[in-house]
Amino acid sequence: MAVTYELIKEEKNTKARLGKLYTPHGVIETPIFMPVGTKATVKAMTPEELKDMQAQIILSNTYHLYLKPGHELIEEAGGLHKFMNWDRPILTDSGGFQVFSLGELREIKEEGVHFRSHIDGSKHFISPEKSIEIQNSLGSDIAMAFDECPPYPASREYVKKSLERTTRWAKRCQEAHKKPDTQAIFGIVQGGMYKDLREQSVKEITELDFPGYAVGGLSVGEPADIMYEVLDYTVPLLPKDKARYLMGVGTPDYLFEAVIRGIDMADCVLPTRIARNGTVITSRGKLVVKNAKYAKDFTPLDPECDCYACKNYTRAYVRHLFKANEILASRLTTTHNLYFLIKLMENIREAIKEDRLLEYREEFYKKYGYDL
Ligand SMILES: CNc1nc2c(CCNCC3CCCCC3)c3nc(N)[nH]c(=O)c3cc2[nH]1
Ligand SMILES: [Zn+2]
Repeated sequence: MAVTYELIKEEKNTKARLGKLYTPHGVIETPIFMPVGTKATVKAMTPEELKDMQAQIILSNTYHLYLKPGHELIEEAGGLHKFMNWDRPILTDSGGFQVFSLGELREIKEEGVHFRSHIDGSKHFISPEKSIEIQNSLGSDIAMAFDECPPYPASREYVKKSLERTTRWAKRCQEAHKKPDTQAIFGIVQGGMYKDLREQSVKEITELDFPGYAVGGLSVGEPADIMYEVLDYTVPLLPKDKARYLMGVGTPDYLFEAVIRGIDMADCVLPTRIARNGTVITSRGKLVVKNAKYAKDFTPLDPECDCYACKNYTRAYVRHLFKANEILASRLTTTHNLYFLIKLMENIREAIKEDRLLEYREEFYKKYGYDL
């Protein structure tokens, strides 16, 4: 088995758990937040800087890398780890979600998906087999099954038809898998916001016996309480001895609420994306450092943070860099935002160890400004 999950401890008062995910490129302690590196780079960060901030695993993307530079080139380079000089675990998404959200999609057929590239409008076709072939070439440790993430809202019949096709696609992904000993495929559960359809998707996908499972189809614009409700009844149906990955989630509140409901892994482009437009996540809420009010603020981005950016620079300086359109601006805010979330997950793992996750959440929310 390329990837195995070890359940270490269940938290006493919630469904949170501590675990270890063993992969060909190293062991990952869960719960974990995974920085996103869409085009074979976590934007503005070097692999050394990511290691310094204790990043354990990063994400990359089938859709983007297939279009540019092409998965064949990356395979010739010796695979994605070698190409981007990252020797720790990599998880690649299967491209379905990005085709639906980025490409000028427009034909979803049983065979696969016809779309136009968002780069140059050229015509392309991705099938479950093609997605697995690309991920095999990239050589990621965890490859996601090719799925359809239904839009939100979507009718029951659309979601039912879609989840049943996603199940057939998941089977085809397993059949197309060439490297079962060095790369694991994680299945993706769909079913929209419908309890019975989520149950059906869990049943069909877990019957295929994957080494790990993702809860897909969420964080697609639905209200937070709907997402939490779907997690409440979906996560407990997943096998306890396998990792659970909630796709596309990554603000502090979502991370807390997902972990409390039994999620082990999460990814989100937001922390790095908002960093590039000057918004940082601090222990007292979000802060837009470009605002004029920080022009003469000679304190750190977050006084309670010990990341490289907070230890060496002030809000006034980072604001100046943004106003001067300096590259260092994004590097410092990205460093801080990633460090903040990675540290948050470390604190959450500590809290699970000591059975005080709910108290930690309370403490965090009070300072951050969330109302519980
Ligand atoms: C933001 N919300 C959200 N994201 C979802 C994603 C994408 C998760 N992030 C992957 C990274 C994106 C940037 C490039 C690197 C990979 C989803 N992916 C899949 N396959 N299926 C979902 O239902 C699915 C559902 C998602 N919901
Ligand atoms: Zn910091």
